[in-house]
Amino acid sequence: MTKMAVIGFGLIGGSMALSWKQARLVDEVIACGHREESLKLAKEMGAADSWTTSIPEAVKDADIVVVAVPVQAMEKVFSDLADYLKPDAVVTDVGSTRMTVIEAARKGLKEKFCQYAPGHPIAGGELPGVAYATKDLFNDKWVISTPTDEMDPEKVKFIEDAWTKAGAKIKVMSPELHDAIFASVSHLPHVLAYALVDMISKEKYAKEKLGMAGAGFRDFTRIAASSPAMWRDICLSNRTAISKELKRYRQGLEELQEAIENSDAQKLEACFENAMKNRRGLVFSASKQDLGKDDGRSKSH
Ligand SMILES: NC(=O)c1ccc[n+]([C@@H]2O[C@H](COP(=O)([O-])OP(=O)(O)OC[C@H]3O[C@@H](n4cnc5c(N)ncnc54)[C@H](O)[C@@H]3O)[C@@H](O)[C@H]2O)c1
Ligand SMILES: O=C(O)C(=O)C[C@]1(C(=O)O)C=C[C@@H](O)C=C1
Repeated sequence: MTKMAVIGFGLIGGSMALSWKQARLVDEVIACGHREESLKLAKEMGAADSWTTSIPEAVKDADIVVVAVPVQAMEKVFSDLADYLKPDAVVTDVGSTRMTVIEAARKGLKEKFCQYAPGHPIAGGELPGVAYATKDLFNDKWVISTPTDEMDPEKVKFIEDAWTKAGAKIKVMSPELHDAIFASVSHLPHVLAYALVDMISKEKYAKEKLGMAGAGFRDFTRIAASSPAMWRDICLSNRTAISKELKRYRQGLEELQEAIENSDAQKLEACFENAMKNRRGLVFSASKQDLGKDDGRSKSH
């Protein structure tokens, strides 16, 4: 009988419970959070077998503990649960950033840090909450494992193997590389989408503009509907890497603006041509091939 406690039972925690239950990795799930309404919904949906608002209550009999709260809230959660962990339990998380989350686990769990193994699923959605959780969310999606020297390799392997059995693919890399990559292909696009919708929504003809926008605007800004608390935390947590990406993007925008103002057709077309080729080709084949250079321990199943 394997029991999993999920602290922060929203979109990702709920989807993980459904998916790990379906893969028979766990027999029983206890949902823990501070909003009774969503915990009750988790039970109604069958994502959780029971729920509690008490971390000690959730953790005391659990074999696997998943921390699925916004990243800046993680250190307190790790610290609140450390004293109640069973000696052989494994603690993992699903946070969108790695360096500060691993530091949070180290500080919060203290001597129990040896029971921790990290994981970041590259799947989600813009609508938060357990109501949007699905059992197939992680099928054939990457989960990034970022083990460091002080972690127990057995715990790391346990979590990697579990994600694989649940239908995901594991990619191993350093926390630093993870944060640089996802600052570029996840965090930056979210900041851009939020900035664009925020800017337009404050303009004189905002209602007309937003009311008439077509599919292009919708596609570009879908992610601006995402949870503000989650993305505030990601920006604070990975601020150096995100700031670097923003600077590079601004440079690119300035060059494009100059080309537009100077009617430099060649420069515009060269940029668009390169982007088009990459968007049509590389982006979609990347999920089937490789995410990039790492330590070569890529595992696809
Ligand atoms: N949404 C995505 O696309 C996505 C993808 C991969 C990873 N993540 C990461 O997963 C984590 C959860 O994100 P989500 O999308 O499930 O968000 P969510 O808003 O759907 O769920 C978060 C849950 O945590 C609860 N919560 C917040 N603070 C808490 C605290 N201090 N103690 C207990 N419960 C608390 C909330 O009530 C909510 O139920 C975040 O760290 C996020 O960065 C999100
Ligand atoms: O599909 C979405 O809406 C997402 O934003 C998912 C997404 C991403 O950027 O791809 C968001 C944050 C994560 O940490 C992982 C996945």
